[in-house]
Amino acid sequence: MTTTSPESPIKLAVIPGDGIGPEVTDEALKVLDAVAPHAFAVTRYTLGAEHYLATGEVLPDSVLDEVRGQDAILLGAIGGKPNDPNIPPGLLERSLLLRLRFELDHHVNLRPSKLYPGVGSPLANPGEIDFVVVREGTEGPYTGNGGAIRVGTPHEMATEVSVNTAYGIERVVRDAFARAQKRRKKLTLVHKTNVLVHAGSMWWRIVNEVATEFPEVTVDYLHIDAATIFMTTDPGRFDVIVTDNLFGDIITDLAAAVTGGIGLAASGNLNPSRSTPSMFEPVHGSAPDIAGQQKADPTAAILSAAMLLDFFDMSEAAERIEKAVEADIAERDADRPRPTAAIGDAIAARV
Ligand SMILES: NC(=O)C1=CN([C@@H]2O[C@H](COP(=O)(O)OP(=O)(O)OC[C@H]3O[C@@H](n4cnc5c(N)ncnc54)[C@H](O)[C@@H]3O)[C@@H](O)[C@H]2O)C=CC1
Ligand SMILES: CC(C)CC(=O)C(=O)O
Ligand SMILES: [Mg+2]
Repeated sequence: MTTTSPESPIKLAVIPGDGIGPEVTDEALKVLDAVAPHAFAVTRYTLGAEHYLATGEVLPDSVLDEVRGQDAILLGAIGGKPNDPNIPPGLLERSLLLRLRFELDHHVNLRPSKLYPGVGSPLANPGEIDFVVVREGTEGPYTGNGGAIRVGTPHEMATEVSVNTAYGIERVVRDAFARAQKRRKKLTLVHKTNVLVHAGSMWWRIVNEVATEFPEVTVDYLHIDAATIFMTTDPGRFDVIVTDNLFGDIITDLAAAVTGGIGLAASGNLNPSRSTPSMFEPVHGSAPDIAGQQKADPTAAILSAAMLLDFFDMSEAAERIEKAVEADIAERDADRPRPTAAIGDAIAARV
């Protein structure tokens, strides 16, 4: 489906994907349409588990090329039912979701975490929580570098090699410092330098090198295991966290949990140079356990749409969404959950 508007609209590829992906994406589009009508020319792409099962296609090169020609991507979630015997493990995650991130050079995976007023946190004394995780998005153990030998024998061996390049680290570290400079001027590197010494030394060295260009930013370091402690005992200590692809994936689910749940956590897979379309998506996955039941919270997808607006310098519209979300959240009653579409309607009405 393509919707055009007379004033050079932003070309938006929408990939609803699997499970709750289409449900939450519909609500994000509803809110975008309310806050910025005619700002987007939407093209929907049917990709994901169902499409693979029906056609055997994951992400044809021709579709990738088309998507590359768009200005931005809004994605729901990718991933089929757990252990579906008809889908090879990781096929959709690797050959669709990660392929988009890698081919489109989404090296800054930006994941903000904020505890909105009135949101229940599982922490007894959460205090004020407002930090962003800058997760490296194109390297680490997610590159598919590895393999298995002697499969099925008692001597089977598997490796997943973490790829870390000075180029890849430096550009994401520089981005994180720039964000810290504009925020509360504190950057925390999260890694595991005590064990992953080769990659860890490079991350630590590059952080310290780039730090000389940002003398106002205080640098902190935490091992990933200790970072999970502080994220639950003292999350207010964080301003900007920079970390690798795997640690960033894990710690942002934890960050979502401490700030009221995965249904509120938004993200942007950014190529700050804008030479390719950046991709905005909730942190969560396809949630097969609640799919098709209108139980999903679309707030994460809606806030991801706000990040998209912000990326295109439509900050006033982005703020209107954030304010509408904040107001909606403040009135939520955990004992009376609303259907996905009703939450989208309420937020769209407020913007
Ligand atoms: N970016 C993406 O497309 C991602 C895809 N996945 C894929 O999604 C599938 C399911 O993965 P899981 O590990 O179960 O993670 P998940 O994030 O889909 O679900 C974890 C738990 O959170 C709940 N949940 C998630 N989103 C929610 C929402 N908006 N509202 C309310 N509850 C919500 C689910 O019901 C489930 O209990 C897998 O195939 C996985 O590979 C996982 C994470 C990210
Ligand atoms: C499914 C993975 C490839 C992605 C993921 O969990 C994430 O980006 O948070
Ligand atoms: Mg994840």
